[in-house]
Amino acid sequence: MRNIKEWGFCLNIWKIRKCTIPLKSSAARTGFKGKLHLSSSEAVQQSLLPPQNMEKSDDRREVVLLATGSFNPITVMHLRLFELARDYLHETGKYKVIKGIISPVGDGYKKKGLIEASHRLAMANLATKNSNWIEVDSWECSQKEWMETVLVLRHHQQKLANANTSDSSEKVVHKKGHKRKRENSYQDKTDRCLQESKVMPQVKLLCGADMLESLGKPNLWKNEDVIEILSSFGIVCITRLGSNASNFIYESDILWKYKHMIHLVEEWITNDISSTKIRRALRRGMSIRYLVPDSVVEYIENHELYNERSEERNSGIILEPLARNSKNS
Ligand SMILES: Nc1ncnc2c1ncn2[C@@H]1O[C@H](COP(=O)(O)OP(=O)(O)OP(=O)(O)O)[C@@H](O)[C@H]1O
Ligand SMILES: NC(=O)c1ccc[n+]([C@@H]2O[C@H](COP(=O)(O)O)[C@@H](O)[C@H]2O)c1
Ligand SMILES: [Zn+2]
Repeated sequence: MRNIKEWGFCLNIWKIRKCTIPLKSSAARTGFKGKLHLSSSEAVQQSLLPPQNMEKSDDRREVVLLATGSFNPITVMHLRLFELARDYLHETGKYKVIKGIISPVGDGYKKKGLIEASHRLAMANLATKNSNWIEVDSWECSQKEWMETVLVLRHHQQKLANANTSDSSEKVVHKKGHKRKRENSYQDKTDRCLQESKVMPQVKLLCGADMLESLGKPNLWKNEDVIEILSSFGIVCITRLGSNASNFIYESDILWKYKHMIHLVEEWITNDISSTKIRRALRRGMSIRYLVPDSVVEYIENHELYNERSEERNSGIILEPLARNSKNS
């Protein structure tokens, strides 16, 4: 049995910690905040744990990693980018990666050899089937026209914001129904504190060093887009053979200014897998096994994708961002 002094002590600790409830449930241990709902009795029980059992609040910023690209086809290296980025961000102690999103570019990008988005999407879905945190999103490639990457980042940031507000309003509706009975209940305080301490997850662009270097190509990216990507979102960039990301950051005035928004991640286990090389191997009838997931190999075989004809798709057509930006400049 606890005496009255112990009760007071625990409640004071609760106040000092700015309402961060020291939850012992598995949701709390994993840092999950989204749809957490404690019963009043559970909340009371948790608050009565002895001080030595109180866990430190998790104040790491939640991050969603968004990788855009052709994924023509997806390779194991695309999946590795996510693992490398997550390990790196977690090691800083400042971030908690809650989700990875693969967003294949739409057909309107008009890159040479780009096969239909429906196939690229299907292969990405197969490749991520075994991941419990990387998902594929079809929003970008289901748009009629190619869209700037900054718009894709904005879309996903907005989606998170909407999810956040609908979470809170669900709770308000739930609370309204019981307003009189529970207005000052322990549960209400718990809910409010959890909501207040919640900071919106941050979407960050995940890319390889070659994509970072592409930011400097004339007419490919608009300056204002690059500035918004860096200042509002940030980039996690994985080193890639043939690219020198740190030198590129040094040589670019914009990237240098925002270098604090760029996380450069070294891939020590280097390999040179690229979709171009996968397509080349397929055209030559060579094996691509272990370079892409087995399910993707099977999909490519079943649908007879990637041959000389498919490599000629969009041949002679200007890449959409180049066409768009040179028209406007
Ligand atoms: N081996 C790799 N190392 C680092 N980044 C990579 C690697 N392969 C792909 N990426 C990154 O993945 C993202 C999507 O790339 P993309 O779909 O163009 O693949 P790719 O292998 O570069 O294909 P392609 O050869 O057709 O250009 C880009 O940010 C790209 O830099
Ligand atoms: N201005 C821009 O927003 C811009 C320009 C060029 C490429 N991109 C994007 O970068 C990615 C590049 O993919 P690839 O490396 O497969 O060509 C694509 O998702 C494409 O949409 C964006
Ligand atoms: Zn590429």
